[in-house]
Amino acid sequence: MESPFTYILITLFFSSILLSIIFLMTWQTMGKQKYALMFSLSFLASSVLWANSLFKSLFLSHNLYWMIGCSVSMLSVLLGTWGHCLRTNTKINPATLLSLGVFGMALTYYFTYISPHLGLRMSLYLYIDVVLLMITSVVIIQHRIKSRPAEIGASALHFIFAVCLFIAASIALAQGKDMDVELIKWYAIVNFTALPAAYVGMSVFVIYMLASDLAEEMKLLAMTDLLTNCLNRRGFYIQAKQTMLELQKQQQHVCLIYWDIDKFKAINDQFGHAGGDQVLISITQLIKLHIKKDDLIGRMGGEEFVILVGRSHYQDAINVAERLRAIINHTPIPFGEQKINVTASFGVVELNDQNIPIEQAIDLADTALYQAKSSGRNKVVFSEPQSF
Ligand SMILES: Nc1nc2c(ncn2[C@@H]2O[C@H](COP(=O)(O)OP(=O)(O)OP(=O)(O)O)[C@@H](O)[C@H]2O)c(=O)[nH]1
Repeated sequence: MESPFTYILITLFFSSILLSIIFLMTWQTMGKQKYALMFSLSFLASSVLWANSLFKSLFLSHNLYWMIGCSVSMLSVLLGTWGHCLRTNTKINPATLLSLGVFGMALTYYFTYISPHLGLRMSLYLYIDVVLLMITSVVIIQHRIKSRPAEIGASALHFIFAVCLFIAASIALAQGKDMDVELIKWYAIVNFTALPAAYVGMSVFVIYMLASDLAEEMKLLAMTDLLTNCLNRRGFYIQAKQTMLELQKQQQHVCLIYWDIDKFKAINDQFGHAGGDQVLISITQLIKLHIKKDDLIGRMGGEEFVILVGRSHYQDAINVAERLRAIINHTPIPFGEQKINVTASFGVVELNDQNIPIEQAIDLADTALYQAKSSGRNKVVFSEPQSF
């Protein structure tokens, strides 16, 4: 009958192999994102770690077994940290991570071969793993202002895993130079109870986090117009409701601008559909350069667009449309060797103190736009207050 620890090691070995395969498949399905590959390699390194412990008795030299175990343990944590930095675009020099690993190995080598000290040999590399796991926990939670539940869980589990490792390392260190049977017993208990649970929990949360990344990407895709990269009609309605409330709460002056490229059919007829598409792309890029990052721009269909702006001063808010009209009027769009002159008409509704839903605001701005069109185009028309 094998020891229960052997069965735990076998379970951990197969779990790590499975996790490595899952992340490899994720890497394939998520457009070969480098971080998913890092996670796959990290779990592969873990499986080598568990296999190393399983076949411990086959090693002629215990020190060699120990050095291999420490290297793959640190490699696994290093790859995980690196992966999380890549996912969150956290600037970290891979050389810094690598030197931490080399430093840990050098210390372990020193206290294994040169000046044997059991406590230091067993604990120092684990303390470095703890530092790396803590860094990862912070990297995950700092990624965005409002973390998603999966990120909070993944960050918390990295922290818990780090705490478990810290406890194991401290028990190991407390032994001092030579083995203490009582402490080794406690070390094994932490190693084979709390650590596997935290390890599996951490892995599951990382999978959940990547699944939520994918769901978020799909949601964004369903709300985006692929030609111009603006929000589509559905996306604009969803986002605008939220943004309008936030801007009004901040006592900003909010304007809704409905605009439409003039005689777009004629542009298509003269320059072809590709020329028309180029105008749509270039005009929206131009507009984005001249509005604030937090202003919302959506494509309502064809050559019709809508912008929600919030400004601290009333005059600034209502000036936005006139400024954009003039910019479009004075910026010919390059198309191959040619230049396409474009104008646009604008309808504006000022939303302050008017508790009207976004759908109604769009209708009002559309009516003002219609007036701009019928009174000669290349104009801005404001919706009359009495129309509310
Ligand atoms: N190139 C291109 N054309 C599009 C796209 N979507 C709609 N259109 C064309 O846009 C044109 C819109 O024409 P109209 O609604 O008559 O408007 P207009 O010619 O701009 O005239 P006014 O709005 O009255 O100034 C149609 O010919 C559509 O085929 C698109 O994604 N790409």
